Amino acid sequence: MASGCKIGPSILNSNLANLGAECVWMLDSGADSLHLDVMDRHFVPNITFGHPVQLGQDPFFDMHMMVSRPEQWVKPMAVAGANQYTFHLEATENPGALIKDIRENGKKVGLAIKPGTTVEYLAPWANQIDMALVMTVEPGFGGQTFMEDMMPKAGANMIVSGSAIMRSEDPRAVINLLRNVCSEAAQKRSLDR
Ligand SMILES: O=C(CO)[C@H](O)[C@H](O)COP(=O)(O)O
Repeated sequence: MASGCKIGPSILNSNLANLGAECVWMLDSGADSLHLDVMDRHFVPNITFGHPVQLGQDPFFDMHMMVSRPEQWVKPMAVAGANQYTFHLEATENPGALIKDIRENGKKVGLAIKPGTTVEYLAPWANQIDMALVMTVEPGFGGQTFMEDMMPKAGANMIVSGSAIMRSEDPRAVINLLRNVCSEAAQKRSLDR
């Protein structure tokens, strides 16, 4: 069960002027995928980058779209090389149409909820998505305090973590720790059932 939990470092708090090298560093440290936070100021009080970031074939890039109109970026992100398009349930009135569009562009689908949104809103879409992202901070900035009261929302088999990994002197050790703790918790959950 050791490989049961995947770790996707968020590069939000990395050195964006050296993004390529930072990504390679994370992959060399054992990351399973990379998590890119795309933001606009209509959805969060911050701004990052958009589809001009060219991603290439490898590795697996999950684009976490913290934007107000996620519909408009599906095609540009697909062309840029995104593998998964993760949008916010709070940002769209028609999640079904957006899921369909992402699929038609050949990409995996992630569905994210803010801390204030309960998992019941995710449930109707569970069979149509590849990943549910339950946020444990308010979207907008890396390095915030983890909201422990989010823990009852879901067991996790994939962890997105930014600062703890990127700012560590030993990212591999942090990735291994996260993977092991998460995998052990998943194993315990399955035994408890
Ligand atoms: O979605 C995000 C912020 O909106 C970040 O990806 C997430 O917070 C991870 O970064 P960190 O571990 O530094 O908080």
